Amino acid sequence: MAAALKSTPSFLQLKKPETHFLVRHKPTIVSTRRFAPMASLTAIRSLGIGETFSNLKKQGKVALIPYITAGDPDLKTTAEALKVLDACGCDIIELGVPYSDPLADGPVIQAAATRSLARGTNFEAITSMLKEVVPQVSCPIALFTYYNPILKRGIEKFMSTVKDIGVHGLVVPDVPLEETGVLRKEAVKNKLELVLLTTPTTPTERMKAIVEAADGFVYLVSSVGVTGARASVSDRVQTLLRDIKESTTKPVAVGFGISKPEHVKQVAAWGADGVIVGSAMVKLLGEAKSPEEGLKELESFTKSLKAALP
Ligand SMILES: O=P(O)(O)OC[C@@H](O)[C@@H](O)c1c[nH]c2ccccc12
Repeated sequence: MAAALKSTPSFLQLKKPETHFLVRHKPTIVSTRRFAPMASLTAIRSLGIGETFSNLKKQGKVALIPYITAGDPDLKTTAEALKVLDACGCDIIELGVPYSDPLADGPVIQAAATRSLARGTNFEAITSMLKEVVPQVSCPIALFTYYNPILKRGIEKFMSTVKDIGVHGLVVPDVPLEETGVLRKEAVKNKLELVLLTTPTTPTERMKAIVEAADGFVYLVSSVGVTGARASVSDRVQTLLRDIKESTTKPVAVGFGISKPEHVKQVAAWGADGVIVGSAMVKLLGEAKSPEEGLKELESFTKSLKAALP
């Protein structure tokens, strides 16, 4: 673990903590919910992540952003889970591509990745599932992958695949700001917005550079360390939100540790534009007695979080 930390600057390291989200818009023809009709064509265009946030802001609402691991317990259940989360009113969904060395993840998401990989889940299977499901889901989707799988496929190829399957976002937790230039270039070429991550230990100047470069929204990690449900959300988040919002009007979503309705309520009250919940969702889905059971628990848990948000 320590070796991994030395070689891959990530927000696990106190001095250079950040990660990157690339977001994308996609044309699609499905329900009218959350879509802006295009002037001439019948096709309607789904809202991107940035547009989703501005719509929510106009309504005085806060985005609910779940994370689940693709292929855990299986891809069929993942497809159903995406639809359940969308139907429960989630505003953006983070979908994790399982990886063998998820250094930014805690035990729950690490276990989910191990289970998924053991079942043989791979990028190709995930993209073909998404090709089917994305047109049935009205909220933007962010694909979550470590940097290595992108490099393995080639950044340009990976980006055009992401664009072609209509996925809206990309989470790359182990790429430091300095190495995102090529990702940014490909992002612009594919009409992608770039969302960046900042943490409690990101120095102010660096936070400002991240916020400046970010499109769509800024991901604020609530606490240093790895993902995982916490008993409470650090009240440092309140000052961190204030500091970030002093340097930008861009939306800020908070993640890490958020796992109860009172957490989402608190983070929203502190001024977050979105709340991100991962491990608590992954646990319900991946550790249930059956996929049906997991989907049922996911639905009621998500509804409880949604009800706690303005
Ligand atoms: O699991 P948590 O504590 O609820 O945190 C959200 C997190 O799961 C999700 O955004 C995510 C999953 N894996 C990551 C790795 C790095 C940054 C973020 C993530």
